This record gives sequence, structure tokens and C-alpha cells, in this order.
Amino acid sequence: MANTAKPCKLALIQLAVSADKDANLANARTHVLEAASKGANLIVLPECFNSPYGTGYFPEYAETLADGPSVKSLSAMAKDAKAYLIGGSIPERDPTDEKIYNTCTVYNPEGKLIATHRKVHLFDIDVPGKIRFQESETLTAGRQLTHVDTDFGKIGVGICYDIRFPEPAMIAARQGCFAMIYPGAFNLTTGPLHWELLQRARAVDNQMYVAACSPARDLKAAYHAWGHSTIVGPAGNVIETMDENQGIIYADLDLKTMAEFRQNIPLTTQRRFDLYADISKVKP
Ligand SMILES: NC(=O)CC(=O)C(=O)O
Repeated sequence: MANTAKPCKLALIQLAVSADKDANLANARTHVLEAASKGANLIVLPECFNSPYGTGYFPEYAETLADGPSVKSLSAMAKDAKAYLIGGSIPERDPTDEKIYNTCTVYNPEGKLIATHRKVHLFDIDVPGKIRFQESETLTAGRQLTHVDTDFGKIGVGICYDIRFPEPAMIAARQGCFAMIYPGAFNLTTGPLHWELLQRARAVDNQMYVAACSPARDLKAAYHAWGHSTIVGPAGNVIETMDENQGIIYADLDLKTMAEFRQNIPLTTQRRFDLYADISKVKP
């Protein structure tokens, strides 16, 4: 990968989310502009930042990308911040078939919508006595992986549960992405177990940056987000992390150091695809 890209200052905004969509959009705007004023040029919002997180809320809060208030508002935020904006995720209604998706929209510094990612792995789990959540009750899964070209280089985008599957991050790295960004909302059961571990795993496996941006925790809400938004480096090292409260963390992403690290431990050229070419064919 060439190292001619512009320096990238990443900001993750761990937003407090309420049931009031307009208030959530206004709160996002205040924090996006604050991050930009501190020099961030790649800014990330959390999963489901404009609505409470829950299958009952998705149909009520869903909007179309063509004329919904959230896309308009996110586009204006990116433009006013003069920054790339990975706009967390929103419940999206597709007007062609009325299906609802958990969708991340991405904007360039001119406010143009340059990519969308519909969560491809739906969060359907049942841990008895702890947590049952079935996104598929009201959501449909996306059908493609998402890589976005920016002035800094190419970035892969996933949403929350997508991080549990190593393949999208590996494909992104092999296709030249220097970072995987996951708006996400783990919970008080899976958060302490897996949130940081999965980010470090995706980073160290692929020698790339990984960042996951959560909503702040609200114990009065139906879903209790873990928080702890985190930025991990290509060596699997935690660069910045935080607690469960609203706030912003920053990191300078350095592609030169990443390239050197990849040269020192050259996993990419040492892979034995002759032994594990298509693992979907391996019988369980
Ligand atoms: N909320 C999610 O999509 C995923 C999650 O909480 C988990 O994997 O744990």
C-alpha cells in the first residue's frame, strides 16, 4: 500500500441516545463539530444513534435514505465539519419493498453520501437468563461488504455483530483497507467478554487499525450498551479507550508505522491458501 495518503485523525463519539430523534441528531451535530474543532478529519458515530436500540423501535424510527431527516442532517454535519463522517447506523426503510435495515451511511467532507453499509450479520442471540435479542424479528440483513475510498486510503465498514465474523475484516485488509470501523452496541453480558477482544483479534489477524464506537450507557433504556468505544492499532494494541459515559476519543492513524509492522511480520505473504483456500467447503 502506498504511503502517500493524507494524515488521518480519527474521532469516536460515544453519544448519549434518547427516544427523541431530533434531540439525538442535534446532540450528534454538537459532538461532530467539537471533534472537528480538535482536528479530527475522520469522525465516527455509534450504532443506532438516532433511535433507542430495540426491535420494537426499528419500524417506528425507520426512514428512507432519499428523504429522511437523518441523512440530511448527517450530510450537513460532515460538510460543516469538513470531515469524513461514518454516520453510526440508523434504522433504514427501503421504499421499494418496505424492508428495514440497520444501515451505516458515510459522507465525504463536502457532505456527499459516498457509501452505505447494511448490517450483514443480524444480532440474533439467546443467552438464557442474560440476554435474548433477535434483530431478524424486524430487520433484514444486508447483502454486501463495504469498502470506502477516502483521502487517507480505503476503509472497511461493519456494524456491531459483523465484528464477530473474521472474514469481512480479512477481505477488507486483502483489498487494501487500512482500517475496519464498526459502529456497535454490545451489552453488559457480551461487552465485558468480547468487545475489546474481538477488536484486538480483527486488528492483529489483519495488521490493520480497528475502531468500534458505542452509544453511551443508559440504565433507564431497554438495552444497556456496554460503551467503552475503543481504537486498536495494527499490532493489536489498544491506543485509546473510554468508560461507559458520553465522550470522544481520538487517535492519529499512521499508515507508515502500519506498513513497517506488516513488513517486519509479513503475514500477508506467508499465508498458505494452498491449505485453506475455501473454508466454506470444509465439512463441519
Ligand atoms: N448488538 C450487536 O449487534 C452485537 C452484540 O451485542 C454482540 O455481538 O454481543
